[in-house]
Amino acid sequence: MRARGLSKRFGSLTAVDHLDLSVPRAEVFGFLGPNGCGKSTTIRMLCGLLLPSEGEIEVLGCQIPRDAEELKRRIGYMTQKFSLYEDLSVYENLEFLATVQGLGRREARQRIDEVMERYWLADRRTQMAGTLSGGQKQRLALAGAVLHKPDLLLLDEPTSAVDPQSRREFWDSLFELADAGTTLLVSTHYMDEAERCTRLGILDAGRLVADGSPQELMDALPGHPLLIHCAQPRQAQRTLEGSPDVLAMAQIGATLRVLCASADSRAAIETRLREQGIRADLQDAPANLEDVFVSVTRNPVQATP
Ligand SMILES: Nc1ncnc2c1ncn2[C@@H]1O[C@H](COP(=O)(O)OP(=O)(O)OP(=O)(O)O)[C@@H](O)[C@H]1O
Repeated sequence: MRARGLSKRFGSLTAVDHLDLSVPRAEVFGFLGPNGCGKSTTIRMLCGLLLPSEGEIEVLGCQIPRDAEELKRRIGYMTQKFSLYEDLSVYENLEFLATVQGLGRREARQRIDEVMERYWLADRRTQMAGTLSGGQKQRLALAGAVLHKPDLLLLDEPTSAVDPQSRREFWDSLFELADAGTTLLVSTHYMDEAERCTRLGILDAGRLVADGSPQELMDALPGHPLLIHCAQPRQAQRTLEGSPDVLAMAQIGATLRVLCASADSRAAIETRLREQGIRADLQDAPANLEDVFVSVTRNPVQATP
């Protein structure tokens, strides 16, 4: 999947701004970014569902939008919102999707049985989709998206209403598909999910601000994470607010996690806290993806590491 100079404008709003993206086959590519940064809009353009204002897209050898109809038969698309029929049963929903995908009757029956078995839906066959739990609905949506064995699966925040255990099971299913050669592009707000991707793209205000494997992005983190253990983390946070040595802060329980601007910032922070009478224990911490996210999305002109 390749996009060059991809832009989408809605009136005066530029939702996607000259995006270059390239995703090789069988990759699990994670798409991250703050709310409204243009992830869904990009995914919809890559699927051929939305016309770009500018730019070129090639997906599975198809030129988009020219070959959008051909592409639709080879991809699966799953949105964050449950988009199946609530008043049809599990089986009926899959039967309907099989018809839409153009599967013959015998093949449809066989594939429906296969996906119901694989996604633990066989005992829910006659249950109305609207009465399924959040996790079961997502499994049904995934089953429907892969009925026709697509080469590429695009998933837009597929686990937004799913508990942690079900999210793990869902991701196991995604890796199973990747092992079988399916390329996956998944947008998510969960850092534990982002960590599982083979590669990540982080969008901010419609622009790609970081692109690489989770480890590469953490290695290229411009700041230095620091843990501050003290009796008054809120007071410590107020003391450090606005300091040029601090890129970002977050209280985690009784600890303050600070993303420092440079390796030299630690001494300045220590001094500042001491001057305010705050006794604190400072400890360097390994970078995580949340640090990467916070540091690259706070400044839209940040260069790709
Ligand atoms: N059809 C539309 N008409 C006008 N504006 C739109 C349309 N679709 C999206 N937008 C705007 O484009 C911007 C990007 O939206 P998009 O849904 O792509 O963001 P997102 O990164 O997927 O957000 P989230 O993480 O909240 O799902 C937003 O400001 C949104 O309001």
